[in-house]
Amino acid sequence: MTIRAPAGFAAIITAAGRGLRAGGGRPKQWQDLSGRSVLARAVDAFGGFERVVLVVHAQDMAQALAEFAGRVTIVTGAETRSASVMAGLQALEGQASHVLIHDGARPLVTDAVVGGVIGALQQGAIAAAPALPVSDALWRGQDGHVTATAPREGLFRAQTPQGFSLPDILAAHRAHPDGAADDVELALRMGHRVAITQGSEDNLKITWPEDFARAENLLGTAMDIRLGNGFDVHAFGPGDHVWLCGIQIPHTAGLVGHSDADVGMHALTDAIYGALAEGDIGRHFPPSDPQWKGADSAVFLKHAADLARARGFDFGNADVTLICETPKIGPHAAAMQARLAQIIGVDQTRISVKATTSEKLGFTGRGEGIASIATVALMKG
Ligand SMILES: Nc1ccn([C@@H]2O[C@H](COP(=O)(O)OP(=O)(O)OP(=O)(O)O)[C@@H](O)[C@H]2O)c(=O)n1
Ligand SMILES: C[C@](O)(CO)[C@H](O)COP(=O)(O)O
Repeated sequence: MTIRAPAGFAAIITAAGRGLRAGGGRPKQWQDLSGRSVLARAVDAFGGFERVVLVVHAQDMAQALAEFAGRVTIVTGAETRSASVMAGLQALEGQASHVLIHDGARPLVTDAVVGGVIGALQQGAIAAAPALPVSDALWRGQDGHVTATAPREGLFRAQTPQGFSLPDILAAHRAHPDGAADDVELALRMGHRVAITQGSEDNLKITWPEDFARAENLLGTAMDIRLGNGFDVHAFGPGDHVWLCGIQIPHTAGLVGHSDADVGMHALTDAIYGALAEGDIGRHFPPSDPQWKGADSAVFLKHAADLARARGFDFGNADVTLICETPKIGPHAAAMQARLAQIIGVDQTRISVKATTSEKLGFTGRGEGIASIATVALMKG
C-alpha cells in the first residue's frame, strides 16, 4: 500500500548526489537493491502524491527519463544537497501548499513515517520531520581513542521526508543560499518550530557499502547464494621453492609470476571476485603496477574476502584443486587449508585443498608448471 497524500501536498526526491561513500560502479541510488534500484523504491513510496519532483544529476538525466518520465517531473540538481533541493522547490513554486523532501537514498521509507509527517502538517505545523532518539552512549574520540563522553538526552537522529509549508521552506532556502545539512536546519534558522514525528529504523539512508546488505535484510528477500570459479596457471622457472595456498614448499624449481606466483591463492581469489561479478585479480591489482611485484598473494585474497563481506556475504565454503606432478601436495594440504582459512577469516572446515596429477599429460604432466582451479560459495540472508 502506498499512502495517498492530501490535495496540495507535493514531494521532492533528491537523487543528484554521486554516492562516493557507498562506492560501486555507479551512484548508490541507481544501484540494485534486491531486484529494483534504490531510487525506484524511494520513488514508489511517493506514488500516492499528485506531484513529485525528482532531482537528478545532469549525467543521469537520460536514465531518469527512461525510467521515470510520465510519473514524476524530473529536474537537474546541483553541487550540494541544499542546491538540489532548491532546484526542486523552484519547480514546484506556486503549485502546492506543502512539500515533503525525501532522500532518494532512503529506499525503505514506510507509509507510517510519511503519514506521520503529513499528519503533523495537516494539524498546522509549518515544519515536521521524522527522527529517532539516540539510544547508544555518545563519545568524543580522537586518534582511535575515547576522549570524552557526551550526554544523549534530547538528541535525535534525523531522517527524511522532511515536510514543510512550501512558501516557508522556499523562503528559507532563498534566505540561506549557503545551504545546510538538511532542510530542517534552514527552517530553524528562520525561527520556525519543527515538529518531530516518528522515524523508523527501516528508513536507513544508504551511505556506506554495507548499507545495501542491511537494506536487503530489512526487505527480507530470499537468501542470495553466489558461486564463483577461478582458474590459474604459472610456469616453473629458476628457484628452490614454490608458494602454494600461502605455504612455502621447497622444490627443485620456482614459479614464475609478477607476484609470488601462488597459483592456488590466485584461483581462489578469482573465484571470489567471480562470485561477486567483480572481474579478476588483474582488475584490482594490475600486473603493470610495480607495487605488486613479488607481492604476497595473501593481500589479493584478503581484498576479495573483505569485498565479499562489505557486500554482506558470508563464506559457505571454498574448494581448491592444485594440478601438478610435483611437488607432492598431500603433506602440506592441512597447513594450506589453515592458512587460507586464516586469511579469509573462516573456520578451517570450510576450506578444502586437494591435488591431482594430469597423468603426465599436457603442460602439467610434462612438469612445465602448475595449474589450479577453485570454487567458492558465498551466502547472504
Ligand atoms: N548535490 C547533491 C548531493 C546529494 N543529493 C542527494 O541527497 C541525498 C542525501 O545525500 P547523501 O547521502 O550525502 O548522498 P551523496 O552526496 O550522493 O553521498 P556521498 O556524500 O557519499 O557522495 C541523496 O539522495 C543524494 O542523491 C543531491 O540530490 N544533490
Ligand atoms: C538529510 C539527511 O538525510 C537527514 O538525516 C542528512 O542530513 C543527509 O546528510 P548527508 O551528509 O548529505 O548524507
